[in-house]
Amino acid sequence: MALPAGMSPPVPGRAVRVVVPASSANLGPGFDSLGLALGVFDTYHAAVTAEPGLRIEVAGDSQGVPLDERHLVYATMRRAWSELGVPAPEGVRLHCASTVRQGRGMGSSAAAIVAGVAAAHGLCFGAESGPSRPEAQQRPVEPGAVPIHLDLVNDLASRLEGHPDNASASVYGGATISWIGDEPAPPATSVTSVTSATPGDASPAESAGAPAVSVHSVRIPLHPDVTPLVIVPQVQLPTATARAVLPAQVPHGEAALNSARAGLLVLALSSRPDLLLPATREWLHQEQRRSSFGGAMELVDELRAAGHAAVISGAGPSVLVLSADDSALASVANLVPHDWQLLTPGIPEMGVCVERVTLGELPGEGALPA
Ligand SMILES: Nc1ncnc2c1ncn2[C@@H]1O[C@H](COP(=O)(O)OP(=O)(O)O)[C@@H](O)[C@H]1O
Ligand SMILES: N[C@@H](CCOP(=O)(O)O)C(=O)O
Repeated sequence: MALPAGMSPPVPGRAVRVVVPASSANLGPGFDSLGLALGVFDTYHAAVTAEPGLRIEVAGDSQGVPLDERHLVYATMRRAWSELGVPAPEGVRLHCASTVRQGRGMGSSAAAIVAGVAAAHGLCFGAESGPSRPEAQQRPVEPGAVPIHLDLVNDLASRLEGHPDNASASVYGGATISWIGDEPAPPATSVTSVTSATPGDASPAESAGAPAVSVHSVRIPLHPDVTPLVIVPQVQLPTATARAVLPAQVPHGEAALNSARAGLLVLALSSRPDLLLPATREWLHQEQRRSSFGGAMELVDELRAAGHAAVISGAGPSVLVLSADDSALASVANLVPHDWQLLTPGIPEMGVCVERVTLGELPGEGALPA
């Protein structure tokens, strides 16, 4: 791929700060297509250093992830540079402050991949790239914001993750619907063995000179009352494990039932939240994974019987309730099992943000960013 306008190979001295939200995918019937950004964030600092070598620091618990070339964010950065046709810099420093809990169905791997692509692209913009171009960032930009091209980030991150629902919500914020374009798609290769439009704008933004993308996502305008409640268990379920139990085919009649609810859900999210309960029923993945979820499907059943629009969040095992009523929180809280955690994260309006920083602004080893 030719480097898009304004981008140049990363050189020592460039550094960026990347903030990316978590996400809840599927929302019931929108399997692999609907996503909702959650107000829980990972923050990364990435820099190109004159000193060769890779240095990865993790604030807090590294949660068992490898702190070398296999690290999901760094492996993604290398893949993104390769796709852009620029050599990976010899010296890289990466600082990770992650709060998105892993393996819970809150899109931690997608957030890490989005951050990696955004950091790699962000490091291809120097101060000499001039002022930010809002048409590339597709949103109002603050001074210091790096004008990464969100559609390119979304396309590569979605292909690397293997499904676009989480990645698109982490890229654009809000609620998103994604589809695979009819043009020939580049291969969807996973980066590592570690893990297997503008708001309200209904058209994919296409900036002048931007290469074609194969994954397309648009924002769904959200009714202001729609609020996510996320109920998180102690146990993890790797997404790859949950995907492995899905059948290769579904009966035509069930696909038809599901497509009606998926269409209804877009309407319910945007203007008819009173329809969220019927609109979140689905036929493609939750029952098929019931035995993998621990007790999560039983909690979904209980919440739905009490009138709440409850679904499995992503590939589980967390449970998402889409509420449009202030009284729902207390009622849901009463049903939360002992040792599960109830979160009220809100829905961030913005997705991934990349900001230029100086090397001196990088957090010190082991320290949290200011
Ligand atoms: N911030 C991160 N840094 C490095 N690796 C990560 C990070 N977040 C997630 N991962 C990797 O992704 C895995 C979880 O991905 P996955 O099974 O898809 O669950 P989730 O539903 O949280 O996305 C983790 O076990 C880890 O290997
Ligand atoms: N559509 C995917 C969503 C996976 O989400 P995650 O947050 O569990 O990674 C699926 O259902 O497999």
